[in-house]
Amino acid sequence: EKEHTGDFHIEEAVDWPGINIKLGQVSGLALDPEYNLVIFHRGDHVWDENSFDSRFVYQQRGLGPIEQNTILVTDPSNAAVLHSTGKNLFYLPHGLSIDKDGYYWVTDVALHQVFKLGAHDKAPLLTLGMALQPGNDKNHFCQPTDVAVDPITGTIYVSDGYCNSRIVQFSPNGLFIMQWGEETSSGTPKSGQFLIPHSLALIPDFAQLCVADRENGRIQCFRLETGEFTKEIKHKSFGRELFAVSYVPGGLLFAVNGKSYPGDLEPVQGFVMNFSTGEIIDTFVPVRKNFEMPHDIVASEDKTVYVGDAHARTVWKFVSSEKMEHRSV
Ligand SMILES: O=C(N[C@@H](O)C(=O)O)c1ccccc1
Repeated sequence: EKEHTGDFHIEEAVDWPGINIKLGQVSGLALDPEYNLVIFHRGDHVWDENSFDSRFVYQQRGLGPIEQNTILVTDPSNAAVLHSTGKNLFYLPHGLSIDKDGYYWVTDVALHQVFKLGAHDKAPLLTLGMALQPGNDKNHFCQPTDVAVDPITGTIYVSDGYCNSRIVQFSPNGLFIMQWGEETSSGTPKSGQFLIPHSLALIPDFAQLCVADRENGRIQCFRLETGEFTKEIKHKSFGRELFAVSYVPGGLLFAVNGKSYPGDLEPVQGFVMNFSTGEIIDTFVPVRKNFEMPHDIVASEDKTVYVGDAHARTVWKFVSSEKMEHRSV
């Protein structure tokens, strides 16, 4: 039975044609200031069990950087690719976010770096981390997963990462300010502990940063200025893994969980939550094809939601069904 209260429903926009070019593993989605859907994908590169050694050093440098354009700017209404960029820059794309000025902020888990890119630039404007060198000090990341930029202060937050368990805060021009978070010790995960901080959602209305604490199957939120823990959102229906979060001004939080393990009951699905109460308002799955590894989610004020899947290599569009009802004539 779908969990939802009130009359809020999200459904796949089945008339949306989808992206008409061959996508690689889709790792990141974001909306630019014109509400274009921007897609970060891996072209012909894949992240599999041979990609890294036991010390998280990337093993496939011989492939060279991805030759396809890894950043696609698409028209949200008809999925047409308006512009593409980002070739010969990345090895394993991961997170994508777009700041209020329209700059792209991306992470690459093979390079262990974070980049700021102009929408039409070939070379990064700012680079954080040392290429191909995993680490966990002020200028090394270990498979950093996402970036969020405070629209008011320009402060940069990096979720770091698969092989670290911290959030790192930088000044607008990339100087290390502070970090918080620690590895999850055994037993029940404590506040401020992470097991793959995987995706970030900055909540300007409440001056908080929410983190998809992936393998702990939960969302943790913190004060932007201090990193002080404010709350945890966790539901049985999340199952074991919570992959990505996205916030929409006005108070709705969107998320996607991980594929269910054999024998687990919780299906892979999207969630709509009330940020303030943490309650689930609705859940959703695609009609066409199935979620395999929904890897990022982005939502806009009009409750249009996009989900990108790193295994299905697909992007879906979902709309709130009130709109659907107006549509059926
Ligand atoms: O989680 C993994 N990948 C995804 O997050 C991703 O592709 O970003 C992964 C884990 C082990 C081996 C290979 C891939």
